[in-house]
Amino acid sequence: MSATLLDGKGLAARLREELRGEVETFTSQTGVTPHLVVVLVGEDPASQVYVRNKEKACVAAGVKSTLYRLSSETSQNELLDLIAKLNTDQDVHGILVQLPLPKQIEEQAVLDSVSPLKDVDAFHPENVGLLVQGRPRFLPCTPAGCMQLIAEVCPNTSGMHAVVLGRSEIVGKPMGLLLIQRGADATVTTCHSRTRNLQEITRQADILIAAIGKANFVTAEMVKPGAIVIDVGINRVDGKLVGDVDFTPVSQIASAITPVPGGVGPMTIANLLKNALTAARLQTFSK
Ligand SMILES: NC(=O)C1=CN([C@@H]2O[C@H](COP(=O)(O)OP(=O)(O)OC[C@H]3O[C@@H](n4cnc5c(N)ncnc54)[C@H](OP(=O)(O)O)[C@@H]3O)[C@@H](O)[C@H]2O)C=CC1
Ligand SMILES: Nc1nc(=O)c2c([nH]1)NC[C@@H]1CN(c3ccc(C(=O)N[C@@H](CCC(=O)O)C(=O)O)cc3)C=[N+]21
Ligand SMILES: [Mg+2]
Repeated sequence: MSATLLDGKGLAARLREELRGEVETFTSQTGVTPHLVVVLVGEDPASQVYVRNKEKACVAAGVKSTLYRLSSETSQNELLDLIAKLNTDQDVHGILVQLPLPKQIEEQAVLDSVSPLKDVDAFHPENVGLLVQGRPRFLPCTPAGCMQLIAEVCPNTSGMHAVVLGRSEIVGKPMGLLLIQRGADATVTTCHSRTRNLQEITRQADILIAAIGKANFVTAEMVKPGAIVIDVGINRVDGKLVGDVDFTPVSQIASAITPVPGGVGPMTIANLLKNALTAARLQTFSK
């Protein structure tokens, strides 16, 4: 078997185009241009890529974007002060603090400090809570992108067994939540570094989502024939970008698979823009 390639780059471009129209309508009706602020502390290379792609996408969609580039020496209080200022700035609708943060900064304290109405990553406990309860304010960007990619080949996931590799707050956990939502109705198994007999579990997956951060971790033996394989991983090997899935052999077994690059990454950005518009709407229509 040879898998269908799930073209995230193409799908994301269509979503961004759709969004461009929505932003245009919103701006012409309200006079408000959605404004996303990204805060990058230090020089994490993966974040650099993300920030670059995001800026281009914002401009094309009619979303204003501002980047605050802070030195890796920035203190937690300096960062909290900046966020406090952005929280009350009427001209700013969305705030994204790039992760990871340098060691001297406590990530949770910073994420908790972002106004929940401006929290385009959906990291704030209030937004996580709303998602857990099935009434999300913002959809988590990367997991939402994975759902959209799955829908391309599998519009009905009811009763399917989805196995998520990884339990991070940014990908693994919210991914499981979206998959078990009413409407998606998958049966979810979440795996992590302490999971026993991993291969036995992954081989049961109708949908396998890899979000581990280890190049080529998912091998063909771990995949059930015909499975849908979503590769969230972004790893650099010899200067080249690769996912968590050993792409060539797995693509011979899966029914559908996302490439890296060109799969989940562009979808994350499209959903971020969507959340920036949602944030602008929330702040414009609640005043
Ligand atoms: N394409 C995109 O848009 C995005 C891509 N990414 C990429 O996705 C990957 C994952 O990111 P993120 O979730 O932030 O990573 P984290 O490092 O926060 O989480 C990795 C998860 O994988 C688990 N894990 C590690 N080793 C194993 C193993 N041998 N077997 C089973 N589980 C294991 C960890 O388990 P434990 O909890 O026990 O430590 C952890 O839950 C990275 O490559 C990242 O760059 C991230 C965000 C967006
Ligand atoms: N607060 C926060 N929110 C995030 O969503 C977040 C973060 N921090 N920290 C870093 C990770 C990683 N991430 C990526 C998103 C898109 C691409 C992306 O656009 N990838 C493209 C292009 C890659 C390239 O050209 O090099 C692709 O896969 O095709 C990559 C990585 C978001 N993250
Ligand atoms: Mg830290």
